[in-house]
Amino acid sequence: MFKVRQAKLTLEDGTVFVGKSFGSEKSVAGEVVFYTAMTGYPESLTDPSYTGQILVSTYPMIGNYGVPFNQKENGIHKFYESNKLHITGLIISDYSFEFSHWNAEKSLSDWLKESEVPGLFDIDTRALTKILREKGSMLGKIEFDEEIDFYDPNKENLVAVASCKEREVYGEGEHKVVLIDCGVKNNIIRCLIDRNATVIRVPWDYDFTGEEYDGVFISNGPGDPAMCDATVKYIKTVIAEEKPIMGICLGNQLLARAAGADTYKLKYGHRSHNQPVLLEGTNKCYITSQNHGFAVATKTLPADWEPLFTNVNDETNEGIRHKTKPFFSTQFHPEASSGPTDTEFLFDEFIKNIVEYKKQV
Ligand SMILES: NC(=O)CC[C@H](N)C(=O)O
Repeated sequence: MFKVRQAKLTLEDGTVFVGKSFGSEKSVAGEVVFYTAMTGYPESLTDPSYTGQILVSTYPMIGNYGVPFNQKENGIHKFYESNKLHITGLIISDYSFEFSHWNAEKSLSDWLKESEVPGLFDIDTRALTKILREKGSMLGKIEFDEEIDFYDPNKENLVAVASCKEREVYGEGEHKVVLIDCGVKNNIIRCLIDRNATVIRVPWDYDFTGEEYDGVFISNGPGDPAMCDATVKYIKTVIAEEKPIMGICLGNQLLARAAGADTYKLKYGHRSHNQPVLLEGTNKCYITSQNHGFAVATKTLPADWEPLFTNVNDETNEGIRHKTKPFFSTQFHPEASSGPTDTEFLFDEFIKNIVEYKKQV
């Protein structure tokens, strides 16, 4: 058992919650968002899209299955979605001091401490989530002894922080895919390698137009999509060349912006494993894994683009496609990790588009 120290979470509206520390004893500020997934904290905490965010878990007990081994396969971490924790802080109700799992290497508490990420437990996450649902995601800070200022991560280019710094290649498949890394989750790379792709991972603002490639994949990533004009510029080039494109989450937002549509901030976003999305023109509903705070304004899509999926709960955009060209993207995460894998077939659609494209050139 460790010595339990108190710390407070203060929201921008003045609300204060006092909790007990189980992570690093460091004061931090960021955007407070809630997620309702019941499992998958190692994946969520290492998802680069959470950069700058203090995460509130609505599922009450966290930590009971520890943290997996830090092993690599095909040059990427096998059980993590990137090579480090990206969240700014973690807020939970119950911390499980004991953990047990076949691949658990250490406790969540140790992982947070060594990663210098604070975590508070014994917080009424139900009351906190109600505030965030009512008023929307807001700025917040976790403070130990010293007082710190609020900080708005969405005013910064977080993609520049989360993206890789150098070009890197994974796999040896026959389809050459340029992966624009805006803060990519490893399972996107795994899903592409599993489908006979060579993945050429490049930084968010990298000029890849001189590369030999068959298609472009635009990854997920943190922050406001309006910060990524450098990426949008290169996506426009791929659109002009008519090479296959697939995007996920931030990738959906950036493809939409490259097409000429707008994006906007949602009140509290979608962060969960059970978001229902309807495939346009069908009665098919898929349950999806999501983590986003911004969305594409469907009505601003130009005439040659159309919505591909729509959220059944709030009718927001969940994907777009070009009416005649091989470009599509989803707001949800078909690669899951964590969450339901029901829409992984969309990676097959992307590869099919590449095969078709290669037949024509
Ligand atoms: N997972 C993501 O790619 C998130 C996209 C974007 N940062 C948003 O919050 O909407």
